[in-house]
Amino acid sequence: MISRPSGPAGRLIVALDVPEAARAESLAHKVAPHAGLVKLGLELFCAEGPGVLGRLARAAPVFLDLKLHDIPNTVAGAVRSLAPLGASMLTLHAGGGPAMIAAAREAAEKAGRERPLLLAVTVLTSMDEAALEATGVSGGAAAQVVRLARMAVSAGADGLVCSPREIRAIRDSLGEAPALVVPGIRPAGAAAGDQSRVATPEEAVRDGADWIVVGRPVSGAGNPGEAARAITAGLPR
Ligand SMILES: O=c1ccn([C@@H]2O[C@H](COP(=O)(O)O)[C@@H](O)[C@H]2O)c(=O)[nH]1
Repeated sequence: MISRPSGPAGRLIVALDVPEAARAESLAHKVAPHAGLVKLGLELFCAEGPGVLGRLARAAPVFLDLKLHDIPNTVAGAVRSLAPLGASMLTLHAGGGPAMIAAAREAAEKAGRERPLLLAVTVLTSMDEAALEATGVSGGAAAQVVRLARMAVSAGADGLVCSPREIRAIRDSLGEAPALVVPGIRPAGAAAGDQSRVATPEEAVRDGADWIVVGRPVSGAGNPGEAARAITAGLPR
């Protein structure tokens, strides 16, 4: 399994949220010297299919962010089908519950090759308190994130996806063991867009993120390679 970075180099994951493989590949090669991984998400995977993963992997290790969420048998089958692609990280929704997470872990272990880090997505970084309440969750994002994090790790997740606002609460509750992958990152002055629970790259790493995920502030920059370089250069040791 991919190991956690011990310093700034490799902490940045760049999200390649574009609809064409050629554009994603070009972006991946530009940012690779300054990033630990590139992230393949739903937009590109749905547009281009599984074959795009191998093309991106020529530039950098790939984080496959499909956020699996279904009954345990179906998620286990998806993990078996995805295993040969060789992703270094794979996401599933913590909200699928402990049996779903345990089934995914068992399927990943039986897949017979180096398995991806299994990351449970807690509460999407786009959700504010009102959106959470609309889904029936009261008591605030932090409490819900910590509740899901504890359950997911004890069911077999290797790590968690959370917003930068909950890193400290997770570390206080679960210590250093789970890998923390943190989107909702905005360099100072960058537009938040649809993200709600955000912080800067420096704040997230200082609070205990292992990896930070940045998409539009890099992919939409005039010079994505330079944008990625500047983020990594500004991270604390
Ligand atoms: O809670 C989550 C889980 C995943 N993401 C993904 O991260 C990137 C963020 O992109 P930006 O352009 O930097 O907002 C994107 O691919 C999401 O699917 C997340 O934002 N929040």
